[in-house]
Amino acid sequence: MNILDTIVAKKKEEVAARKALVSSAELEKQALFTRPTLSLVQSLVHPERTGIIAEFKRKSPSKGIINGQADVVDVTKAYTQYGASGLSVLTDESFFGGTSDDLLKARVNEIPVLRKDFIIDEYQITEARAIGADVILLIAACLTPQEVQKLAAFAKSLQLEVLLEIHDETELGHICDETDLVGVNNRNLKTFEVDINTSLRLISHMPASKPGVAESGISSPEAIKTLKEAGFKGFLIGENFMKQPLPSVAFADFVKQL
Ligand SMILES: O=P(O)(O)OC[C@@H](O)[C@@H](O)c1c[nH]c2ccccc12
Repeated sequence: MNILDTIVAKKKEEVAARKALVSSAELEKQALFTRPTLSLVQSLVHPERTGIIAEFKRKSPSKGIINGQADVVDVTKAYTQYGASGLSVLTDESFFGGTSDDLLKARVNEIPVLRKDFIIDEYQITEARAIGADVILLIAACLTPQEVQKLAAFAKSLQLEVLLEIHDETELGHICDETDLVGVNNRNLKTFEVDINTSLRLISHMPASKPGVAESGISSPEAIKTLKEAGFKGFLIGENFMKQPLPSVAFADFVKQL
């Protein structure tokens, strides 16, 4: 089994358990459920922002612990202050050490927040809305094109934007009208190797009408320049900042060099 299959199998169990505890109807009653959402599509091209979607990630299957002590509010406030276009917050606990509470805390910031998780069920989208997310991630590698369309349509009905993640040519067929942004994951999920050429290779096949987001393995301002020239509007960066004792300072320094 590859890592994604392992994660999805666990996710199914976790979602079933949470559903038994809290119904969708109860989630819909939570205060944040009806707040107006923010648009990542618009924020990516805001002239005073950098296009960076800065990610809060404590650990990962490929790296183990990345940062065991960073505070989600301190870090995301700094990301926002220094020009991030959006925030990505891991809410998967078992493999990435994230929680829904992390996302709820990141909500103090007035830029779009992406729920970074492995979404396989509408219930998780209702949860995303209830904890204050603006955008959800759908991963082509763990969904059929029909599932993507159905989940994305459901997200749109809750005023959430949808970032569809692909990682090779075979997944281009998962892109549909209901998806707002197309992300290319530069990380090979079998080997964990990262190569930004994956993004550079795929962009010419992606619809120009949907902002492209290059994801993973971005560690230099030069890489952003290259990706921007190729047409990418968004740059999803986690580890490069989170691996530093002070992700906030690392982010501020990085932005100065853009
Ligand atoms: O830490 P990096 O290499 O900058 O990568 C960030 C982000 O792209 C990565 O965390 C990611 C991309 N797609 C995912 C899907 C699930 C969990 C995590 C991810």
